[in-house]
Amino acid sequence: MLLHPKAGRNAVESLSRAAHIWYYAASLVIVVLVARHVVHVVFQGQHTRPLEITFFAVLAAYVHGPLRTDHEYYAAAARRGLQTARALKDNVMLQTRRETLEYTGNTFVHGIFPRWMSCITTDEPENVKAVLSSRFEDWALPEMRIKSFLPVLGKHSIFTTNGAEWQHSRAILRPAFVRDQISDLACIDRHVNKLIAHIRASITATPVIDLQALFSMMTTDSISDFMLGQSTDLLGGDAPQDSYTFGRYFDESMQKIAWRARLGWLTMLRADPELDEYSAFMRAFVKRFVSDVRDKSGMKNVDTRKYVFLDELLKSGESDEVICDHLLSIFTAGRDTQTSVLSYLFFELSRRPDIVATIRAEIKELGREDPTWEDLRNMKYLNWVLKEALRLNPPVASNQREAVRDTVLPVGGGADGKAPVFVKKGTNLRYLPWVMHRRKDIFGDDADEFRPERWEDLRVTFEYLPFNAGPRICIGQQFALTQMALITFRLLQAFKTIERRDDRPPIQKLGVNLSMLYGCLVSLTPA
Ligand code: HEM
Repeated sequence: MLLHPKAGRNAVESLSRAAHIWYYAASLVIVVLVARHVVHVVFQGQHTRPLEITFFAVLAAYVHGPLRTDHEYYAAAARRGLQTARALKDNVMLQTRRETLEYTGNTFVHGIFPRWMSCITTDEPENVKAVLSSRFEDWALPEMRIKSFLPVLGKHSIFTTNGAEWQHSRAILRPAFVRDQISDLACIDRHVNKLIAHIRASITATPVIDLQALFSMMTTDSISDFMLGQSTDLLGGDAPQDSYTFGRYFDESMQKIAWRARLGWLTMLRADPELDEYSAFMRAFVKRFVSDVRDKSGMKNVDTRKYVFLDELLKSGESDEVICDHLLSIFTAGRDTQTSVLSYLFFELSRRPDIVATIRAEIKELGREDPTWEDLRNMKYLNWVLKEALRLNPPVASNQREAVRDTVLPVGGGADGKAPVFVKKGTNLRYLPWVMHRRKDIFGDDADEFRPERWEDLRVTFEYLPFNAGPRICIGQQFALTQMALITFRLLQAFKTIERRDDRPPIQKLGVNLSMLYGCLVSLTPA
């Protein structure tokens, strides 16, 4: 494989002899514990002692060899594992990856534990283009990522399938997004108005509000309304307990999924009954709506004229189980992504009164209280602001694919890092929109600054990928952009200032989507 000369420079570093012995002993203990667990799971507690002993003996013999001869590699892997865990704990993972890429060049190849697996990390637009578009057929969602989402989204989800099954899911979902433009403005408007009423009502008693928490409630309400025809109505204040439980279980599940995705095959060693309980609840919650809509006579208080995603979905003729997989997937795709962008955007606005004033001037200039879909699309400055928020904090900050056949990346190899890189089937590739969007050689020396004006003459293709690209590009891109534009419009119509009320440094937490670790604490002044 052709490598950039600096690639893997710090991959194997010498360790003291004592560290090797400790590492070796610890590895053996882990192997024995893992093997015990596997035997227990496979034989479900049956009387298995002779079998267990044979299994341990074979496994120990198998693992002992590579560990002894390769202990430097495994010790370095363990050390890097600890560094990664620390970076995750301190929420500096993205920054760490950025520094690594700046040091190694824009593409580097490294081994991942166990040794026979290798991984490529890149923030190179040319390479990302090959993976997502020009050589799309050579890449798929990694098996481990699919496994981590499976308990919540099911096996028919657009996020847990590849190849023909994925094409089928996409073909079912796509038509449901065609006529979103008109009716969805009315849907999101209902919920943003509830948000504004909620803030106004609570503003005297609680002047400091966490916008992130409120955006999360609002997106739960608006997506359930759009999808199911009935809102969870968390912002309405008197939602049934089930709605709150659904929202809470959803949050918890996303956190668990993020951990499962990180731990990879290790997650298979431990069952997670809590996650199973959350999934069962969420599935039952959504299924009730499916049954209701199948039997229209059972529906109460439903405006039959409005567009409901589930109605469209049912036209596919799929079973309830498949429909539930799709609904939970759209929930996953649409809720936390928009919450993430809006929370970060309003955090920026809370320290940039100049930007608030410019958007408010643009709203005034429009001269209309109720913007149309076209109005929103044509508001130049408002759209720059959204693009800039998506550049600096794309909710899907890091993403992965796996090579399903031997293939080639256009750049990253050779002495100057410009030669192609051969990629063996099974190689994992991590690409980092968050890092790519902050490359100074692409976006300029002020790449880390929030400067909407840069979009005046910035033309981007694969350097800017908040919604991904190629055949798996986000289906909800236009839907999300319109909704976020309307939410920002309405909030800045209703409130004239936004002030930051938190002295702690803003920290982005890396989960399935980025979120703000301490929320978005602000105070708002009504207009
Ligand atoms: C700011 C908001 C959003 C962002 C930044 C975003 C970003 C993304 C990204 C990066 C992907 C690619 C994931 C991958 O292939 O690994 C994706 C896929 C997808 N998104 Fe979005 N998304 C947003 C909102 C939405 C909304 C509101 C919906 C629907 C209501 C939606 C539906 C989907 C679907 C169905 C896919 C799967 C596409 C496929 O695999 O073929 N997204 N999105």
